[in-house]
Amino acid sequence: MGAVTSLSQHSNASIVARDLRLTLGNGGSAVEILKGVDLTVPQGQTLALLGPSGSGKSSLMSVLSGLERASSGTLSVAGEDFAGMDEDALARARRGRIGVVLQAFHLLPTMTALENVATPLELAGMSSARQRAHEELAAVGLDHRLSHYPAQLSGGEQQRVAIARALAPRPSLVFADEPTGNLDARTGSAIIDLLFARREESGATLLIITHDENLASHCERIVTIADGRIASDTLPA
Ligand SMILES: Nc1ncnc2c1ncn2[C@@H]1O[C@H](COP(=O)(O)OP(=O)(O)OP(=O)(O)O)[C@@H](O)[C@H]1O
Repeated sequence: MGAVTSLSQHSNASIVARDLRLTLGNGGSAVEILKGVDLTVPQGQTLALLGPSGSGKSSLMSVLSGLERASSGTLSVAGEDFAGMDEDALARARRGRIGVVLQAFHLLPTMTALENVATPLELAGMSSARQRAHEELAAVGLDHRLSHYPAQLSGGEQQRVAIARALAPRPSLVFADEPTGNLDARTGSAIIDLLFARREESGATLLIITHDENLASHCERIVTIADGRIASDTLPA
């Protein structure tokens, strides 16, 4: 059976990965980071990715979100054959389908909150980008901070802007890499509630990397990575 046939059998799957491998570096300095990952994620599932430091969680997220190309294996994301694409095609396929929230917010310091959310929408050709950005910022409780620059916002507010930016194109998949890692416990907990509430409204698949068991317990499924492989995969009651 060919890879395309087997991928198409999971028509409601958001992610279908088979024997994914990632090797970085060349020759003697090559390091195998992902060592054969098989993972199927249904559309709309919330999944926590746990595992020790250096086990490959961020690398797996980079491959699944199309930021990095796998060295081998098959990968279908939101119905697109990511493994067969070059980097330009991957960038196009990601646009509008995939939202990413990172630990270090990555807002552009010279743009206001509104511009940080609106600019990617404008670049994608949306005519009502500023209106959509305003709505998304209102949905994360920041309609009174539209013209503030990142440096004028608290860490929790900056992460709210980053969540608004990730969700504004209405992606079918959202990836979050330690989204509360730079926040104090109380702010982090508010951000998690917000992220899950916004995901609930959108029905997007959510894959979240965390060291926080409490955060993981918000998810329907918990996958543990160890040494570049899936070590456990559970659906807690
Ligand atoms: N560009 C690179 N070249 C070589 N090795 C790399 C590269 N990037 C990451 N690695 C290695 O790959 C392994 C997995 O890294 P990764 O960041 O995916 O782990 P992680 O589980 O997300 O860790 P953490 O929880 O500390 O963020 C690590 O051993 C890391 O040193």
